[in-house]
Amino acid sequence: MSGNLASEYSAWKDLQSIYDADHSKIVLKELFAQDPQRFSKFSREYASTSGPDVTLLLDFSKNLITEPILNKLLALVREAKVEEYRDKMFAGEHINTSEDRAVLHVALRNFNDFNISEAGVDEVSGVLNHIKEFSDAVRSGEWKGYTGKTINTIVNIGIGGSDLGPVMVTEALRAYAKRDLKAHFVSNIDGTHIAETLRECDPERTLFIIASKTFTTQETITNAESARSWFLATAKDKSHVAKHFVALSTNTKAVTAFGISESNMFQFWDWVGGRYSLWSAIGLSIALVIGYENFEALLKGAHGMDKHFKETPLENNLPVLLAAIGIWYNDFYGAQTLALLPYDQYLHKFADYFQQGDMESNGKFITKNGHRVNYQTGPIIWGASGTNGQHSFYQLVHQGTKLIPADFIAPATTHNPIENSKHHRILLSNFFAQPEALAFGKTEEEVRKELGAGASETLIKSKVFEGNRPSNSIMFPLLTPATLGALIALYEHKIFVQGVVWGINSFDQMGVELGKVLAKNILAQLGKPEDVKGHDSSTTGLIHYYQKFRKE
Ligand SMILES: O=P(O)(O)OC[C@H]1O[C@@H](O)[C@@H](O)[C@@H](O)[C@@H]1O
Repeated sequence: MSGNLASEYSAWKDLQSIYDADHSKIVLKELFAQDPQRFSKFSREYASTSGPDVTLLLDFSKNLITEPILNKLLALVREAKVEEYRDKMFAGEHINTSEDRAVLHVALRNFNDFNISEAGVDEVSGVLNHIKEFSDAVRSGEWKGYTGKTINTIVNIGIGGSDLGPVMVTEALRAYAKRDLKAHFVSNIDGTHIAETLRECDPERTLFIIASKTFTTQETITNAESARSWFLATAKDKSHVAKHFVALSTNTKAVTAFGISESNMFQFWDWVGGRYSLWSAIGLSIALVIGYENFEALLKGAHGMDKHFKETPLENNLPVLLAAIGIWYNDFYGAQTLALLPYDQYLHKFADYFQQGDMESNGKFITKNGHRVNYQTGPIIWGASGTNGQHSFYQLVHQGTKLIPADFIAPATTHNPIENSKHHRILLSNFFAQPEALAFGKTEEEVRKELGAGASETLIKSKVFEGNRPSNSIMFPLLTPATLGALIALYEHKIFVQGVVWGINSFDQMGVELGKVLAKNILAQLGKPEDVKGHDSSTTGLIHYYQKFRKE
């Protein structure tokens, strides 16, 4: 069962032997030269079989793999019983064992296709209707503020999973946005975040969306209370809160205690993990910005990928392939990170989003059975949109001493074909060129030839690109809501597959708790130097330094 140490699987041991014996012989330049069919063998096209049309191309040919290696990686996936665990997830079994919960973000975008029985699943369509009615009313101007004016600004107050998804998606689908409805996202407890945001808001025309699964998160509740005070400073009467504050939560009691009525609450369930919640009521701000129909298309696009993940044999299963290749680098090559590099300005928050998605899911050293792993688990996720990254950190990716696997992502066409798509052609030429340069580099002979006789040896050496640096390339026709849904679900399921292979619980987040508890304790000691107790000298020294400047 999952929870076993991955290193005990026979496929893992075989992969280690293959790596030890062969990895220095795996040279992309040679692999491509030997096999003209390499691209067709190591790429797959996904086409949705339900919902809106979505197609995606995954080219994984520029990876340090051969057919026997890929087969062995897939054997590992099989040996770890990923298919069994996938089916358990879709069936609503409580695979989040530490919290005894089902993991059913797939139920949020199911539209009665798969049969899933778990308390709350039959309420999903009701909440979607609520989102539809409410977002339609706000967008059409039917919903009025307390002075009878329409809403022109929304402020989503949430953090982590209650922020990053809506931020990323509303940015990604800005081409579909209602331009006269401004959207702000406040997450940080730093008062600067809410203060700067409120400066741009009119209390008569602003709707606050308090997004918190637990409705106990310190940052969110503090920001929400400050927003309410700011609002009441103008509106005066508490009954006006109902027109300007709604809540997205699983915690009805805390929501009503805050002063938001149940009718202004959008419900979700404990089987929706925070970092998998943009498909739930947490997506209300998305529906408000791009309209309910587009939000539904996002969900349906994700459902298409769910179906693909559930029904496609491993060798053609995109999330499985991405996961398997990631394991090869993470666990055998010792790569520490994965760069997500979308060549699409709209996707500029994509890496930020999957920083939580991947690192909070798979940043664990204890297996589900309580063993400490003796191998690497989740990679560090980072990245930026192309071509900006090229002018900052790509130097290290090309010529640094680290192996940095990267996923390049790009749409074939743009929503902004200005100058006859000249910009887009230049963007894509970079998207094609970078993986090529990483894979094939430039040899000393090539540099020598290029520089001509008399060039200094040092200059020649500095211009050599070793190449053999791996990447995946993902392309799709256009970044539509449905395509984005499929793309996000692709990565979600990739994370799932890796978590099962590593034997960890991808769906709890115990590691974020300690800091929260310590901060609460310290908050109570900030008043006077003599109250600062029980810390190491560094922490005590830092707090004492702060207390010298404390004004209030
Ligand atoms: O949505 P709430 O409950 O406010 O949580 C917000 C975030 O809190 C963090 O500490 C983590 O637990 C995240 O997974 C979560 O997304």
